[in-house]
Amino acid sequence: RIRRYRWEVKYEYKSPDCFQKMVITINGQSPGPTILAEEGDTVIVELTNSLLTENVAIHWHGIRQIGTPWFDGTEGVTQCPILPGDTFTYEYKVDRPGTYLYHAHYGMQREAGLYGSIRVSVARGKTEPFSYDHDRSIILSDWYHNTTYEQALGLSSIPFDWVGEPQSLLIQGKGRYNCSLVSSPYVCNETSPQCSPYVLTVVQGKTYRLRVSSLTSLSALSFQIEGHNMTVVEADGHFVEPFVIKNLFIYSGETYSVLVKADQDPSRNYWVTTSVVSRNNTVTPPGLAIFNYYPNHPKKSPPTVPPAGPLWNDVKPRLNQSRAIKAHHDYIVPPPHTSDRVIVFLNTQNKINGHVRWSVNNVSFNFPHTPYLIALKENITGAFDPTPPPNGYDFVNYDIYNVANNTNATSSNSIYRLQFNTTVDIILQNANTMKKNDSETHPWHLHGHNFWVLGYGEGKFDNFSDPIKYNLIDPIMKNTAPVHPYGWTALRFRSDNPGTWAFHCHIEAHFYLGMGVVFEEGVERVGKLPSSIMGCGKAKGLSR
Ligand SMILES: O=C1O[C@H]([C@@H](O)CO)C(O)=C1O
Repeated sequence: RIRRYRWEVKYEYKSPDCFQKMVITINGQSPGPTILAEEGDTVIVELTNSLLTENVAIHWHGIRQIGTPWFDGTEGVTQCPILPGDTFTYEYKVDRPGTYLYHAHYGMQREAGLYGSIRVSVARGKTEPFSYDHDRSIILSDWYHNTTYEQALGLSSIPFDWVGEPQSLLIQGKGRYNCSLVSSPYVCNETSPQCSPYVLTVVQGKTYRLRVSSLTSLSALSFQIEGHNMTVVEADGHFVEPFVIKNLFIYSGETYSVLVKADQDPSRNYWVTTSVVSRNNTVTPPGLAIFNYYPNHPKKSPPTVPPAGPLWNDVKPRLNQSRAIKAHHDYIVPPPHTSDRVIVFLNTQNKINGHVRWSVNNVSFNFPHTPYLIALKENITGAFDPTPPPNGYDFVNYDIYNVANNTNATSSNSIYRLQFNTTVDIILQNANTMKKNDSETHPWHLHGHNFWVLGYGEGKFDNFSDPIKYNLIDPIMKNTAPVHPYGWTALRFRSDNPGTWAFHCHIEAHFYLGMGVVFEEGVERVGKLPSSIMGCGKAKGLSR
């Protein structure tokens, strides 16, 4: 079946946390409309760019785009940007059931609220390995009061002007800022209905599937429902061997389904809270929503103080949760037992000509002006640097626990060209930033594929002793996985989807500062490119 959507993207003043800011909406909403489809359906989105002076592109996060790599929505990689006034039609198949996302993939536009959920139900006649009475989608995000332009300009400037910690956390687009901190000319109104808390109404005895996802710009989060356990059943569109948690750690770009039974005292409401972990954030208050037992009033505050989240700097429980996520025993897709190529990605913060940047293997990613997919498929030479980027780093001499002796890096728009239909291992290696005793969490997202998560480790990955410990029995498949502070993460995937695919840190500012790479595989097998993706750089003459 075909699911057709017509979207108008534009700026509007909105107050999702009571503070008025320029928000990018879809048909007047942020989060935008939820895409509802069934496994095997074709989704068509006709997007009209009504931003006054700004381009746009939308990525369908978690959808592999098999046969349609040109509709992945990654500006600079798979398409030219959509110009103001233009209507661009995305058309792709949703071939797997699960919880996915969509969001802007141009500059730092996601920060302005341009995102939403994609919910793909199982094909009729098929079942899921769990049951529930109701199904709800909740996007978690962090929220800044300045604009995407102010942020991007600050990050590109000398001196470096870091985006800092967010002003608030939003649960399904709703948060609360303390308006007494605001002076004119800014508008902040704590009685605005736009910032009334999100309410999840439940009926005693029923089980709820909550599709919880994160599209934070920066923050790693913990999510919890006061007094209620959660059972994790899905991660990034893959069924999980169920396990019970009190709080869910979730990184930007991840999606989970948890089952929650409304089994507590129904005479009151409970807090739903989300709070920042992994950064020493003393300024952003927790995000609050209400778990409302029918028939209590949905706006009635719970009688308790909202429970505090976990300690921000305790890595252990986060590592434990990452390791606990395994494929459901009836849905194991066994990974190949060996790989054809291993690429190690050292994650570092660097300086380039006085600018703060992020790099992998000391190379900071720069976008070319002509999208890779078009340059490669149409044999346009000179569109990007053809030298292959480095396959690893100086394992013997690099000290991941300290600030590098030489923090300088280089920048490049070169890409990793993978042999088609091979097995590729990626080792994400974390390290110290340019600050003493500081290593951050980076959620890495791969376009066009799901990867097997073979393992998470502490310290420096060792090519001799660590691969023996890989989980080759029941690893979960995901599209986004964290590398924990001073740790490593081992991923495996098949280069079986012809196209050009970004792989990057999902922290908006980090990718903007170069923390990403692009893979090419089987580009010679890509079908005829639609002319709608052309019209920029050296692709211009080709839009016929
Ligand atoms: O990219 C970043 O820059 C800052 C800080 O390291 C320098 O101000 C920070 O916390 C980041 O994640």
